[in-house]
Amino acid sequence: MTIRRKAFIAGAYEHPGRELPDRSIAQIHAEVALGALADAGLTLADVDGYFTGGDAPGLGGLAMADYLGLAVRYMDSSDMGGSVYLSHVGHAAAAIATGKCSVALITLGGRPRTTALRAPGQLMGAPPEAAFEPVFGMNVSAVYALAAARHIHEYGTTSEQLAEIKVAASLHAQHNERALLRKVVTVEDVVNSPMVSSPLHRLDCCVVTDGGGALVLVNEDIAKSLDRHCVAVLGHGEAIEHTKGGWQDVTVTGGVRSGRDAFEEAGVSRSNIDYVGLYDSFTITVLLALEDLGFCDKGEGGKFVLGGTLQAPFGKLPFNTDGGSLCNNHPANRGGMTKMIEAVRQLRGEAHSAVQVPDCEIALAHGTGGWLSTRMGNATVILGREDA
Ligand SMILES: CC(=O)SCCNC(=O)CCNC(=O)[C@H](O)C(C)(C)COP(=O)(O)OP(=O)(O)OC[C@H]1O[C@@H](n2cnc3c(N)ncnc32)[C@H](O)[C@@H]1OP(=O)(O)O
Repeated sequence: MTIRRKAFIAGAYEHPGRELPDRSIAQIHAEVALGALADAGLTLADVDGYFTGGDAPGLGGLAMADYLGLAVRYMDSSDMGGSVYLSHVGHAAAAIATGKCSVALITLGGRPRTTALRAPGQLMGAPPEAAFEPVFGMNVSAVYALAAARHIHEYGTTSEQLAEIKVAASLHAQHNERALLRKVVTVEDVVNSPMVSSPLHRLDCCVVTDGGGALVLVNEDIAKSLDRHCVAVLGHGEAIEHTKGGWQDVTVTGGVRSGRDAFEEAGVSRSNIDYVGLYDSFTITVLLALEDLGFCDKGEGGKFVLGGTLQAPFGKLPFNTDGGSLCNNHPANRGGMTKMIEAVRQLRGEAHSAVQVPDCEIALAHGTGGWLSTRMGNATVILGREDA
């Protein structure tokens, strides 16, 4: 059983706000739901499957289904942090492929920027180990700093190489009028910015924003009936890994497994990928993903990103053309959603003209999720352009 070309993304919508002090989280979910459904040419009444992550208020999916007035026959409110909205695309496609639903709505909404959840280390709900690790300074940036430090030690990666990733994101963000940070930065800007958690500087980090996004997936018959350019889901993989209580190599992520499974299901190779949306909580997150997804060998990421590799439109592997979470937005700390939305724009030819990848036919979106390790929850989705 495969989900390859069984489900199609018909609607995608990104909330335009970056600071939303006057909205409730439920309102943000509702606004993006209506936006994505309008994009698809559908309504709430058409939805029979609903997916949302741990950012939804109250009883999560149940509360939001009630708030939105949905009557669905399939629901999933599992959470995988930064990778959840990629895993939900895979889950929704599987539900559609098996006939459990025909129109799946996926919503994300949150307000970490205008709430007390702004400080690093307070970005998500307290995990079981909170009493033992974050209180000693082991917050999210410190975890990724461990991975960066190990990568530097093991492979000779430099801060300047990591900075190239932020530079590429900022070159893209300058064209996005909604991006929180639109200033183009240099390698020197990044390495001279204040240290947050050595070796990660402020400019190695993602932004913290309010906002949200939504996707609508449909089955093939509905996709054909819609007056909208749909995008096919070709493959999906996810990897949840146990990390505690033993030695682990923090430079290796679950992307090794999730990527392998997604490529296998999609039946495409790395050289077929025209665009990548990579979860970018920190510059090191992107570098590890590039290696673990197989775009370069382990340890070679620092060299791989040199020379404008990630820069759209003509780099070897253009990434995060909306500016990503490093510059644009990171709503509810679950940046996988925006990686999907920009990948859909690229495949529809609807990205900003300055960063639209020519003849973009196959895109990959990848999420890294987790609190205290880069290995915990990873999800990869491969999408293909459908010629309408
Ligand atoms: C699974 C996962 O990986 S979850 C990911 C979790 N996400 C995170 O951990 C978020 C990481 N980011 C952060 O914690 C914060 O954005 C920080 C620490 C980098 C910066 O926070 P602060 O130091 O409080 O910055 P503050 O908001 O006060 O802004 C100070 C300046 O830095 C700038 N700035 C803030 N964040 C960033 C950033 N990420 N990149 C570049 N500039 C930034 C601001 O624009 C501001 O500039 P100005 O003085 O010219 O106006």
